[in-house]
Amino acid sequence: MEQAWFTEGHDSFGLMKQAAWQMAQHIEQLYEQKYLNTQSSMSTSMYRSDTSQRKASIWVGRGNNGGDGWLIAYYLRQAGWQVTVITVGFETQNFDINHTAEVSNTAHPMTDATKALQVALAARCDYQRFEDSNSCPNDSLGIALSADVYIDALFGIGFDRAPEGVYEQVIRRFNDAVQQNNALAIAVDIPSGLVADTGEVFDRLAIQADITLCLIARKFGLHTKDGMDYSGGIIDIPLIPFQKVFDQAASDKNDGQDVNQANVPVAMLLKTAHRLTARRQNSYKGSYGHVLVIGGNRVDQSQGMGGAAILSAASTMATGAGKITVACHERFHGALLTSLPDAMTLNLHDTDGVEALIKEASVIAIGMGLGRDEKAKALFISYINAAIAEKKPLVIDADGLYHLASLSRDNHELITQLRDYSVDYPVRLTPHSGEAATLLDKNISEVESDRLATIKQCAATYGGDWVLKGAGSLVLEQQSKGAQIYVCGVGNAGMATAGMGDVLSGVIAGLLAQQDLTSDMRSLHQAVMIHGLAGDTLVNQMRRADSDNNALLIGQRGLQAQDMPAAIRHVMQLGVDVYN
Ligand SMILES: NC(=O)C1=CN([C@@H]2O[C@H](COP(=O)(O)OP(=O)(O)OC[C@H]3O[C@@H](n4cnc5c(N)ncnc54)[C@H](O)[C@@H]3O)[C@@H](O)[C@H]2O)[C@@H](O)CC1
Repeated sequence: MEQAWFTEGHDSFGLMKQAAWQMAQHIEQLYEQKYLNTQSSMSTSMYRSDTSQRKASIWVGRGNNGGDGWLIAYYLRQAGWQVTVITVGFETQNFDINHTAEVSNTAHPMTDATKALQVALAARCDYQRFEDSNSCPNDSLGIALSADVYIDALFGIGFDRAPEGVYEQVIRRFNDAVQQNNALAIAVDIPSGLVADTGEVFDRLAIQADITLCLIARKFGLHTKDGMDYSGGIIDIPLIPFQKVFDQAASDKNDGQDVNQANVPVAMLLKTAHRLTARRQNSYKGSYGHVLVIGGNRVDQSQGMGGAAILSAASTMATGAGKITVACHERFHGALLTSLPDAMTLNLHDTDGVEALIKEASVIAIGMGLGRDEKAKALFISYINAAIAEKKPLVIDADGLYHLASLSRDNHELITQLRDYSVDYPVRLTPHSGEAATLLDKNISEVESDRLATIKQCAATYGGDWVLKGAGSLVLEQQSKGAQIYVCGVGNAGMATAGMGDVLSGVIAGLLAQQDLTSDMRSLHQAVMIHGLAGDTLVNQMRRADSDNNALLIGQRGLQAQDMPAAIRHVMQLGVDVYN
């Protein structure tokens, strides 16, 4: 993105200086917040009002991220701080200003990172080579390692492989030093060890940041997979008017491109959901749609999966759908009606009855606890065919996805039919990583190592709109102008429990059924946001400071899918466009 900015004539080293200056300002503020405005007496006792007593330890690598680090050292030193730069991957001659100038003159122009190093050295910033600590039994870095603030400028967005040797050691040492000194850990752009494009961390080895100062634009990897476990709080430093550049990139991308093409790399971060419009006074239950949930089977005398259909149905109702019928195994009708007397019931195996109801319903949600045996597969095929014939919007989850994968392996015609159908009618599919792996005939680690590529491949293979569930769920919506990908910025690890996926499918179906809402309000990304915000409400992670949600507070451990419908209603009552 920034390349377009440089093409307009802007100077890259100027941008690096601007970035470092702004980061130095933030570091000073963060220092005050940690050591002064704190509840902890231990932290307060460490506060040094005299700036010259404040210590920063800045760890730099050889790329531009390291360049940012050198300049931060320069600006903090100008502000009076005691600064030590810890370098990794440098030769001793890299610090000889005459030598670097000579090499630059003869071979290549000087890089921004080298210019930054020279600025810092000329200003007499202290540095120590991390490599030296390994050859010295008494650990010559010991003194330098003691600091109030540790700044990670080892790797930025150029980090792309597992750290080995000295790089592995330096990441461990950084984290240890932060812990030993009860200090503040600040990552420049992205924590080192986290892959910016995928959110992958190799062998759980990455800088554990308290704060990440994110330059120019949010990195996808900060929000998906391991990203949220390492980045801490994120502060944006936009630097350039990238919205203009982004809009241009998006419009280029959307000109009729296939979703599987490489140029759909930009994912929008979802932080807000649209406020739902009020209902018309002159309306009735039929005005808000009729959802048919198909699932909750009992296969081969097993205990069965009635709960999946019940949870999905309860969440559908919580979103405000007008009517709901659940086609599940007859054994579960009693349980269903006890917990959800507002629902109607139907025997899952009564194919005539279910197909007749598909004609009436406005949305079909299928697969939650449907079962994976051949009988369930036959039901799935019949009901999907009926829904396509009746032109009904479809939500496919859980065992439905399993059957789709199996039909795809059989080259069954339903796969092509569904893909063609999804061009004109809503089809929403909601796998977690394991289901996505089955759908694409891959293993889970392949899926997890590139979630963005996975969701694109799912959409290209099967058509329709997709959610790839997990930490930082991804959403792909195929719109008339091309595909839009979102990464969900809400939700929490408490939601990693059985039944949460059933709840999501219910929210998707419930919103889709309500034709009085705008298409944005009925969208898949809106459903994912409501689901995530509801989970955050229950563990008090909702970002809205003035919300009084203590009555709902449960916490991450022990959060159950059955707690969600109340929280969904709560989020929708508040109006979900207020979170930020
Ligand atoms: N492009 C721009 O306009 C700006 C970039 N800035 C900074 O520049 C950074 C990107 O700089 P670079 O592209 O130089 O990338 P990095 O600074 O992340 O470094 C990349 C280098 O590290 C090596 N490397 C990657 N993984 C490794 C591993 N596991 N072990 C050992 N070496 C490894 C690569 O081969 C490459 O030589 C950003 O994150 C940001 O901090 C900022 O200065 C702001 C402006």
